[in-house]
Amino acid sequence: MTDGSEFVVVANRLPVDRVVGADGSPSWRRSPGGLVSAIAPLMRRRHGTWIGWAGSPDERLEPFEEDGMRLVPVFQSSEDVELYYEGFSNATLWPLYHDVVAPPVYDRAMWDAYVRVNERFAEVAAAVAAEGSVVWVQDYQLQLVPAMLRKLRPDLRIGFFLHIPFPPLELFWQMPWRRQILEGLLGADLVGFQLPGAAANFVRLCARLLGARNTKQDVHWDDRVVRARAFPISVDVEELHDLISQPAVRERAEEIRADLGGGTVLLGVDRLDYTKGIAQRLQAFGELLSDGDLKPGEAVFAQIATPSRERVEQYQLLRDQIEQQVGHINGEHSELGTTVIHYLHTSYDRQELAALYLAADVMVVTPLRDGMNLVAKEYVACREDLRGALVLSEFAGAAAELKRGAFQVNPYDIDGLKEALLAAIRSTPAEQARRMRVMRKRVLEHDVDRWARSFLDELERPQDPLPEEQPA
Ligand SMILES: O=P(O)(O)OC[C@H]1O[C@H](O[C@H]2O[C@H](CO)[C@@H](O)[C@H](O)[C@H]2O)[C@H](O)[C@@H](O)[C@@H]1O
Ligand SMILES: O=c1ccn([C@@H]2O[C@H](COP(=O)(O)OP(=O)(O)O)[C@@H](O)[C@H]2O)c(=O)[nH]1
Repeated sequence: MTDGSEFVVVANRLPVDRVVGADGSPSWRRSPGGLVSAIAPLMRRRHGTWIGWAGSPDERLEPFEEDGMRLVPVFQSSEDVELYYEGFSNATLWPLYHDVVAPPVYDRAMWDAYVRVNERFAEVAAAVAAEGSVVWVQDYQLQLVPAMLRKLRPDLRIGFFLHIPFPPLELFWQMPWRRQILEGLLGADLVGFQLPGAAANFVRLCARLLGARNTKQDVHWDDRVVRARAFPISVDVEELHDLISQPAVRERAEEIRADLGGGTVLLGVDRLDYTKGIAQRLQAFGELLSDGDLKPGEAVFAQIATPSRERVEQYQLLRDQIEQQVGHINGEHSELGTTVIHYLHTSYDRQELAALYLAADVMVVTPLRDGMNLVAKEYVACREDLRGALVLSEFAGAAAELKRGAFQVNPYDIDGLKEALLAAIRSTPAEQARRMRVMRKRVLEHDVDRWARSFLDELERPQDPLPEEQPA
């Protein structure tokens, strides 16, 4: 047995990105995002190890220390990246788990690669985890790891968290390898989801597909009780507070507003993903201009579209579609010096994002389906001034917590979307403050640190005994 790490996180990606300095020398920088900032302090306290892919194919790297964390890179060949990451993870699981908003690809070579790469992650985790330690596996790319790891290391306490939605039985049933995926997840002691509905889908599927005994929140499997619970992820409120307190960020927000021409600023910040409902929000905005409800210059839309999964066909099609749509709306409605949509196909650092949140009068978040949507919560966390309005899709996980304060929309209902955009644009400071207060209370009380702690507390709670089987 190993004398390795007492706390291990296993995720597709390491929490660092490689950067090349001015002199050409490479170094590592912590990746942005709440997950990393939530887990990093825990990692340091518990002598943790993070296992993941370093981001470049065909490169074998030795374990290294960075930012107080021990990082263990997992190898991926170009073929693995193509079949496991771009293929089974992002062309099969991603669309299937997001309500089939794009058709999933079912390909046996992709599945084989998914099994192979999951095995590799499980082997690395088995080699680095100390006796009886806690291993926390993250997300849909690694659903087979819990069972593979349990087989190698039955002494471990294994948790799994799914960051994206978990589909209802009627959709999951399509999956040719449905049984293997459920059995993979059932290797965990605790399976965490963003919402209670997803946990219920999982429990129901285990009963129907595997014939597993269950209670409302537990599955009895392999002489163990596997808990299924919801833990809605959140944002690093303290980090965002520090960012918006920087004078440079505040000045930048003013500069952005001035550059955008002084009208009401609508903002979208998304990975360029077909689940995010970018086309629907732009259509609604374009129609408001065509109908004369908005005049060019009166309102301006800034859409940040972060490049994502660019070698997957659906993402290439989406980019063409959105760029054509932006060109069309701008061509129809912009005037010299007054562009109606500012479309930026790029990724920004935390400072610039915080400045954008401060500059936006209306934050537009309209996914067709989204596990949580941290952007919505980040906007709320940044608006300490109680100004600004959030237009939020009913199909974002965040809606469960923010619906009382947000202007809620069904993004498939373009008329409803237009009404919500207008209502948000025309909301008074008093209404904005009332709504923002409700949303801020929730986000501030349930930040990402609380999310990580509540998951780990539940994982480390002593195992429940299997209830006696009732005679038939
Ligand atoms: O790593 P990529 O392929 O570039 O994708 C980025 C991440 O996208 C997904 O995010 C999800 O997790 C968020 C935090 O829990 C949640 O707010 C959002 O709704 C989800 O879509 C994905 O789950 C991650 O694994 C990716 O790294
Ligand atoms: O240019 C950008 C755009 C987005 N983000 C961050 O990426 C995350 C996106 O998370 P979300 O849950 O909204 O969606 P996902 O992309 O994970 O599906 C948020 O923390 C954003 O602040 C970023 O750092 N730079």
